Amino acid sequence: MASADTQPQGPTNDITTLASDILTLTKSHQDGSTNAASTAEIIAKAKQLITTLQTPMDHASSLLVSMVEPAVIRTLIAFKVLQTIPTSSEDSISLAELEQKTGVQAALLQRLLRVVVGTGFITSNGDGAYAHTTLSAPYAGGMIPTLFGAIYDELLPTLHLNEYFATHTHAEPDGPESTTHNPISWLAGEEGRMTAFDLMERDPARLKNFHVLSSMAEHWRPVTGFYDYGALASASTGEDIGRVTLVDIGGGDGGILAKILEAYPGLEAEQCVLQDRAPVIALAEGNTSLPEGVKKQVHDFYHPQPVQGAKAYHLRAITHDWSDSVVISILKQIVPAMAADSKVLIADNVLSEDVVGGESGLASMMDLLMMSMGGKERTRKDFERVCGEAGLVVERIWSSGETGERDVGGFAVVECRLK
Ligand SMILES: C[S@@+](CC[C@H](N)C(=O)[O-])C[C@H]1O[C@@H](n2cnc3c(N)ncnc32)[C@H](O)[C@@H]1O
Repeated sequence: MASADTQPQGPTNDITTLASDILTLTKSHQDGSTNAASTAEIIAKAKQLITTLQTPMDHASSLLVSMVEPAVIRTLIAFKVLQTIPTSSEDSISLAELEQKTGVQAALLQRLLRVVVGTGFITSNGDGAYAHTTLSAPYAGGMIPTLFGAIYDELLPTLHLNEYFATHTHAEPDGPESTTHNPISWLAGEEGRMTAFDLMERDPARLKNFHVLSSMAEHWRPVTGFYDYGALASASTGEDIGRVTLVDIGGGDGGILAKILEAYPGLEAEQCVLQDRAPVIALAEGNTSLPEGVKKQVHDFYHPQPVQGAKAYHLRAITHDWSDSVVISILKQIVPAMAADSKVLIADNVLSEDVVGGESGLASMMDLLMMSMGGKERTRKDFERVCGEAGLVVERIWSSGETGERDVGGFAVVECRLK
């Protein structure tokens, strides 16, 4: 057992100091001298204050409520309740009217709404009328309900990690085994036979939804603004004319390539190639956001890369889907196609080496979610190792959260060249 002087030295847990820190930070917030980082600092201190005040049983109770709240929100989206509550801040809606408009029994609605009124997500005037808060109003339409619903549906079933590890000993079995020996394949009763992507492709609606989601998830995985894809185009002169600029390997329905082309008009659609498995390329054929000139190519990244000498081979949200040995074999298929100046651009989370430095909760959560399909998030050292084994050198990490080359837990482009 750790003695008092071997206890980790955490931030202060003195409630008066924490409350006074919050007050100071809040004052400058109100003065308008604020930004996303200072807001995050206030939230971090407020959370610290809560965990300091909570008893272990309070904490356990709040975990239980946090488990139920997303399930209720998901159901309220499915019942179109959040879409039916008026969004104007003065308006509310009675339970009877909600029942009449959604066709869902009032008693059931009331039980669901009680949970989210309790958490403060929705407000109630006490007379059986409900209104949106600033947090719930965006669920009335647009991107958030779709995004939330799809993430919930895809990922929730995979979180039965305790059940999986009751009969499995490794999160990352050696070799290609990990692609079909993982919680998703196991839960579907297809362990040893199907990968998570095989399973998704059995259901066209689910496949389509996944790709819409993947292109929309910019809040967590920004596409542009931190790596200059435009610079790839600048050398398109002389012998580079006609050379392929960007190959988006496992590029999904093309939504990401469309965003890159829109943000960097210097890139020519005709010099870009989108590659993926056949059912996904079929989806891309119907993606009207993708400029016509882009070449769409069915390609399995376990086979040799057919586009020779492109300026860059882009793998976005690919390496975190797979174990080390699988990523090494995917990269090894690209290396022989590269010209001396070709780059491999890996866009994925880069975890910090040392969580004490402050890990982004999102990146470490994604790491566990990726475990469900046999993948993982990686640190800079992890990327250096797997890239090195494939014959590549990590030249620079372009972080979406930081400028410079600090190790941060967050989304980044890992730029590699041939060894
Ligand atoms: C997480 S999605 C990322 C899609 C896109 N790059 C993005 O950032 O939104 C992973 C992609 O890898 C593709 N994929 C999986 N196995 C593949 C394979 N063997 N060959 C080519 N693509 C594959 C999937 O179809 C899917 O489009």
